[in-house]
Amino acid sequence: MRPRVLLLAGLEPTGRAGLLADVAAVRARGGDAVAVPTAQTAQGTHTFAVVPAAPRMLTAQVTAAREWGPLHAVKWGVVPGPSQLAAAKATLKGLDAWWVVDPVVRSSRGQPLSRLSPRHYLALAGPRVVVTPNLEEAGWLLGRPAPASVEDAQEAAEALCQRGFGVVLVKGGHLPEGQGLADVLGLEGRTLVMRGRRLKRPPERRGTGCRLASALAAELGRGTGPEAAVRAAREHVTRYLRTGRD
Ligand SMILES: Cc1ncc(COP(=O)(O)O)c(N)n1
Repeated sequence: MRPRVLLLAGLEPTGRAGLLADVAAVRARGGDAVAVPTAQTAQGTHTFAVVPAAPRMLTAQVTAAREWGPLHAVKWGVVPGPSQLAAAKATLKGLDAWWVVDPVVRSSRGQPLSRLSPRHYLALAGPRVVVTPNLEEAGWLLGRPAPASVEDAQEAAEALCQRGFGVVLVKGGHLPEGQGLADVLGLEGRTLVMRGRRLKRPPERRGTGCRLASALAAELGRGTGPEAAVRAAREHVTRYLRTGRD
């Protein structure tokens, strides 16, 4: 089965991160991508700009895509503000599909990409909603300091499950040296520590969070169970970090 995945994300024209990275990951996983830009961005070494999409256009693009066929999964990347969030949510009402929510509010260089608050993200929770925060985002969502150990990350995953997310993946790529590298998966009332090896990455290999969430959405859309889908998505990102290709 070829999953058709809706990507709601910011357009970063070089494709290092954002919507074009999402499209590459979905296609590499054998899916069809429906790419709806929630914002235009420019992210250079000295240049930075974000212009949110017109909510009416977002509604029209998602509606038009649904007229052509079913959506099997939705990946939420950058949502610049409440009006884009409301437009997308209203248009997806009644859709029976997995959602993967990547709560990215800042670029890895620290630039602001969204005005959403934790409460906006927590309102997206549901049994078929996966949230994929990194450590900083997990702390931000819960209103507490960022997890600094694997145990803290497990607690954060449990707390986010309790807030109603069916699946939580806390990405531990920035755990302190000595903690090793581990992602924590929370689902069905338990947490699973998924160890990994720290890979050196050239600075242009960005958008790992985008790729992880998109590959995960493609797998879930195909009908892969959450745990196997997370494993496949992690392998996708490891391969991307090694090779620079999806
Ligand atoms: C449009 C957009 N979406 C997501 C990211 C996060 O990616 P990264 O963490 O690599 O900066 C980004 N920089 N820009």
